[in-house]
Amino acid sequence: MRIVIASDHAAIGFRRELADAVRALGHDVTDLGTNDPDRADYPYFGQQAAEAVAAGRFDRGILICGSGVGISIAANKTHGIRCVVCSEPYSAVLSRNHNDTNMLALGARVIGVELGKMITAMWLEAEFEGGRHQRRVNQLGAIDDGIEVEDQVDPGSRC
Ligand SMILES: O=C(CO)[C@H](O)[C@H](O)[C@H](O)COP(=O)(O)O
Repeated sequence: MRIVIASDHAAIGFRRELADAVRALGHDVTDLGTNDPDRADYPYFGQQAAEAVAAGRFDRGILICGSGVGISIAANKTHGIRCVVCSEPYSAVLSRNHNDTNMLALGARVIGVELGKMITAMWLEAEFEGGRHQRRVNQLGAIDDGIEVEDQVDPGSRC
């Protein structure tokens, strides 16, 4: 897959090591930086990467900041982006299976890079399951479009 990766100053070494690991998995990785160790503002890097994914120039995006939170918030403001921030593989995989996430955010001050590589590899492998989840992802898109989502249930599908 074509992958874009970006971070703020808090994750430069983490990002470079993760980018190499993703390349070793056979993906085509474009690194948007930052490469400046001075403090950088995460909204710029989150927006640059998110807009590139939303425009179709990349299949997926990976973002890293200190906690993963700020840069994921920035990415999720772009139309069509579903970015998950996580610190363990279960949420990362479920975010693909159920939410069709197209961006992953990690916190370099939260997890070690080896765990980051594991989470990323599992997120890249996991497939979207569609079905009832497609309806919900469509509803997320409707929210993006400013449309009010209706409360819906699957009759007879009580769990
Ligand atoms: O956005 C964040 C918090 O949600 C990131 O962790 C940033 O990397 C962090 O805020 C940067 O902090 P710093 O004190 O400027 O290094």
